[in-house]
Amino acid sequence: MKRISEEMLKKLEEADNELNLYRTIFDIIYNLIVVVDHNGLIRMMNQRYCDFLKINKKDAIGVHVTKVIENTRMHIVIKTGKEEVGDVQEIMGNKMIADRFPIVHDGKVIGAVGTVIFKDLAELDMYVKRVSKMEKEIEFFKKELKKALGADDTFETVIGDSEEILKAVSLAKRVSDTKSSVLILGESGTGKGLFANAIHNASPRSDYPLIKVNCAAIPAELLESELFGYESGAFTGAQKGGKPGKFELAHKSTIFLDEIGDMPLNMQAKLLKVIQEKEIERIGGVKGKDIDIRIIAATNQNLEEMVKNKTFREDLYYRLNVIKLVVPSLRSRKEDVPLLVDYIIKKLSKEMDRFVTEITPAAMECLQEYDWPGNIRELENVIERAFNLMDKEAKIELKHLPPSLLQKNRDRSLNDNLSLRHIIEEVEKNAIEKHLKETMGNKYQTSQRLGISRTSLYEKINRYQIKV
Ligand SMILES: Nc1ncnc2c1ncn2[C@@H]1O[C@H](COP(=O)(O)OP(=O)(O)OP(=O)(O)O)[C@@H](O)[C@H]1O
Repeated sequence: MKRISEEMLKKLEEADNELNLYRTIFDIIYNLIVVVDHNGLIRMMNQRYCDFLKINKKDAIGVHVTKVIENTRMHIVIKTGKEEVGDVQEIMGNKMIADRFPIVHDGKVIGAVGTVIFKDLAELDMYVKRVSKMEKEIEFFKKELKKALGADDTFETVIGDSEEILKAVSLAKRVSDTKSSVLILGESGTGKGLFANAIHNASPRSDYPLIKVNCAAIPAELLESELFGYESGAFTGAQKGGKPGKFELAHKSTIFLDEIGDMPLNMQAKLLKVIQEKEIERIGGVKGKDIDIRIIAATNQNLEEMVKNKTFREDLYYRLNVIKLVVPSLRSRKEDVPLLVDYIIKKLSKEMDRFVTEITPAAMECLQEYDWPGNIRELENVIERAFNLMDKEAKIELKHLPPSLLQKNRDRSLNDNLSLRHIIEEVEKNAIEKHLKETMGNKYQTSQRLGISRTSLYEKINRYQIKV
């Protein structure tokens, strides 16, 4: 008895598998297929047909075929019992080729099956083109979204050709392919986030989005639910249906833990557990979930010092510090300032729809002399500020730079002949422009006001390419 029921069970299972296989074939086959019973009610319709008619399968099943498909003759085939092959049928403005076959059982027509294909390849081609256009559009929007989120950074967007930055880029490129944790160290605004994005985008995980967590920006009491997520009803106010945490969202991708030095000690212990066990458990959850993540952490704090002071766990430090990437300060690679300035000017011109092309030698020199405690972020801010102060000029001049920056450079510049010459030239140019404007372009009055001869004024207007 037991053996018989086991055999039956096995047969049932086989039949079930076979049925599932047919269902799958039915849905993936290119033709549009419909099956009706002897009353003309739809019994089956494959997914492609539903998609083509833009209807839900459940709304079609059980409905008379004439109410769902235009110009159908399926109900007629049931009556005549005669197959119709190669009939032209118009559906939703498309000329289609329809084949209809009666289903005969024990000499009786019990239903019919119909298939439909596009009449000519040109029409099919049109659909393929339409779909591929839509795919391209989706791709475009995906890219734009990445750009808007600042997630499209690659190693090409890391500007600079100083030895320090090239060394950092070369190490970062080498480790992109691996799954090893990376600890990015560097002062604020040096580009740690940029490097994290570039590493992720060059890695085999780049099909999935980089998941960012700023450990300093999230209050300590919320960090756990942000990282681990929670189950429904885990605590008062928990979202119905629960919420996945950043670790879960980063499955198969990379998680970027920015400002890791600000992670509270209790969370450090939990992070360590995730790294060791490769498993996470939502708050209020009962069982763990395997996760496959790569960790990139960054900080501008001295973690070694924090380990000594016991404010950062030593074991976690070693787990994160598999590859240490130090991003150099701008101060240590001032030779990169002109390249960066040029890059930022172009970027901002595009973003702000402005026509700024250059910077005067004196202003550039001033930027190169400065120490940049806020690094590239500060440089970006200084240039953006200049853009906002500029009238119609196409060049950034000394007068567009913040007074604090000019002040800091003044003493140093006085000892430097080249700088002094540039500064004098720029002051001269500004003064000429100002007086020309005030005298409405009158050169005689301008030369009088400035106490120079008219010949000298003309010579200077030419030299500084002042538009009169
Ligand atoms: N080498 C570089 N080339 C071009 N742009 C850069 C470079 N480095 C940094 N930037 C730009 O400077 C800004 C600051 O960079 P980012 O946010 O990556 O710095 P950070 O070190 O992560 O700062 P923080 O420590 O404050 O989080 C960003 O707009 C970034 O695109």
